[in-house]
Amino acid sequence: MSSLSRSSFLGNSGIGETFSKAHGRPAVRVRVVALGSSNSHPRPLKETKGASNPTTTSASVVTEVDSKSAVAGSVADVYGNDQLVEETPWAVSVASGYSLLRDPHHNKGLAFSERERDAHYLCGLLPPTVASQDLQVKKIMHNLWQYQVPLQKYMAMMDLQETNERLFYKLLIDNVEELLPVVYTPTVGEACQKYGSIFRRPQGLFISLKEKGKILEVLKNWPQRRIQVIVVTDGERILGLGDLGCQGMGIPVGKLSLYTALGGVRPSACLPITIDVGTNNEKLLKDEFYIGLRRRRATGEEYDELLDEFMTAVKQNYGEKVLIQFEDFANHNAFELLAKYGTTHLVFNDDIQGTASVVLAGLIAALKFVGGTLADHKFLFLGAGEAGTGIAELIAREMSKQTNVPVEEARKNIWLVDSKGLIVNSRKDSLQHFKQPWAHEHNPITELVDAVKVIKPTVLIGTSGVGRTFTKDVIKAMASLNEKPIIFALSNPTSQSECTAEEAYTWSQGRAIFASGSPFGLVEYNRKTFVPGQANNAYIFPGFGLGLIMSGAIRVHDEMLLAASEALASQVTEENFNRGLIYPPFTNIRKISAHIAANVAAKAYELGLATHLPQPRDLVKYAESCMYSPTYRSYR
Ligand SMILES: O=C([O-])CC(=O)C(=O)O
Ligand SMILES: [Mg+2]
Repeated sequence: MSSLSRSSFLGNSGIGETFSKAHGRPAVRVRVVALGSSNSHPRPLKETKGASNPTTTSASVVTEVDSKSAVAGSVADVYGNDQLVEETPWAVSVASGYSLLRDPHHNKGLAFSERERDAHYLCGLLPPTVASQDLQVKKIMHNLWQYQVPLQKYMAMMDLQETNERLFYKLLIDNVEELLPVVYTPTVGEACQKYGSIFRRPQGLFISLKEKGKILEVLKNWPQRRIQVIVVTDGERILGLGDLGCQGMGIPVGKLSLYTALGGVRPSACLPITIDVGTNNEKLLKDEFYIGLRRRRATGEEYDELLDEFMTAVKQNYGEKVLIQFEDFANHNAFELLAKYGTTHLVFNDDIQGTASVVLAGLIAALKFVGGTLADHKFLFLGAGEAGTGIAELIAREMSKQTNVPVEEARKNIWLVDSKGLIVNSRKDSLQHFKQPWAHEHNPITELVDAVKVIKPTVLIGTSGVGRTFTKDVIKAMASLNEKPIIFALSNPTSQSECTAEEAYTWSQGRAIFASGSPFGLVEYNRKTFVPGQANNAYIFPGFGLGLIMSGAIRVHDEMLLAASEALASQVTEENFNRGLIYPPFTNIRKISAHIAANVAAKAYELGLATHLPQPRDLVKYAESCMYSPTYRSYR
């Protein structure tokens, strides 16, 4: 067997078709690339058959191996496989032997079979036992339970992602309810706060002001070429924790793990990016372990130019159909970036649009318990930033769609309170533009509790980023006005939640319909068990992104957000409702994501924004067929 053929992994699904078998061994398609070429002008790749190179680490061969490239359905380019040319300036090689065990994309640890160990120079490098992937999952769960501190679990999970990617995803998918709070909110918040200290290996691209003028080259340094989703932050508003600068990287990394685990987008198509323009966090600037630029944030032209170069480079490098998800930007930049690039790029702001979509879905479901239509309800928000105004606008649009009243009219049922009090007409001139549509005629009110008493909302939504602001008085006021007050405390992580689940149920005598952004456990009150909902955009963005990718959408449209909400709400079963749930459990999230993806894709086709033609007949089945599976592949 040629050594190179030993170093290629031919899966048992799809990709085997790309290769032919010769003499009982795989003939490997190999691309030869010249090393040492400059970043900006990689020499062209040449295709050859067979080749030789022993255990490759920095060898000059590129083996064309990709996961699950053949998917059912008639639509081409699901995974961007029609982008043929690899353009990384350096060679990618698939290793065998010692290097194989250190390659997170292909390592299987003890799960390598005897045959694989023999064929891939692994004999002696592993202890004799061969373990199944299921046993590996069981063992790691067992290990994770030994850790008392959530951050230790987080670090163990990150280590696993860095050593055995498929096992990481199998673990996460099989134990999603238990592990979501570890890789995602609330623990990811703490991880970002301490990122400098726990940092071991970079997990995404860092683009700082130092890279100005060469962002395209930086993108080319990333090993994967066929990127489908980028989650990007500038770290200025990490969850409700504020400016964490470069340490915000934990967020894109966490979000993209969910893209794969919850939405089935393959990991190699996901690219986490942090844009470092400095930080105004004095504590970090003084922290000797801080990993970012030690300067105050760039603003104005300097900021805009860097972002513009970034957006242009992304499109140039990855094409029109790469999804760019903006995450945890501060309000002033978030709205502007979305407006500026919404017409030229496939962009989605998770905090404005994803959160809106998940909350609308929860409200649609909650109305089953409370009765009435959206238009019969009155909404009061604490917090008028990205999430608050984003949710408010989507509710107004859905209301307008349902009742045929103009959206301006629908907005009148929705009131917002910010740090200065109720948003009213007399404040209009001093309001940021995204708050202005919510300025209604009313006397000024400064305190939330007074606003509740006067406005008399049926739904109270917290998006302030400030913890414990739904006080006992506020919840009691809601409960005295409504038989079943709807109370959503959406700020993340748990420390910033406007109230706890227990407070919401206790102070409303068990009458609240409650959901929060970060997870809370079951609450016992008056011998009854309450299951708080988790109104987190994690329900939406993975399926939403998959829907965009599988339809080849080139722009995001608000109608797609409504389509995602409706799909999510429709996944709440009668059985869920009987248990008091307004969101389906995360256990079924892949099925839910497939439905969301299908509805979003259907909307993209309907709006003429889809480019993958013809439209598959059964979009749900098609979405499922596109999903990445973390099961190990057999290596011949
Ligand atoms: O990350 C989360 O849990 C939800 C979110 O987008 C945020 O709070 O910014
Ligand atoms: Mg966010």
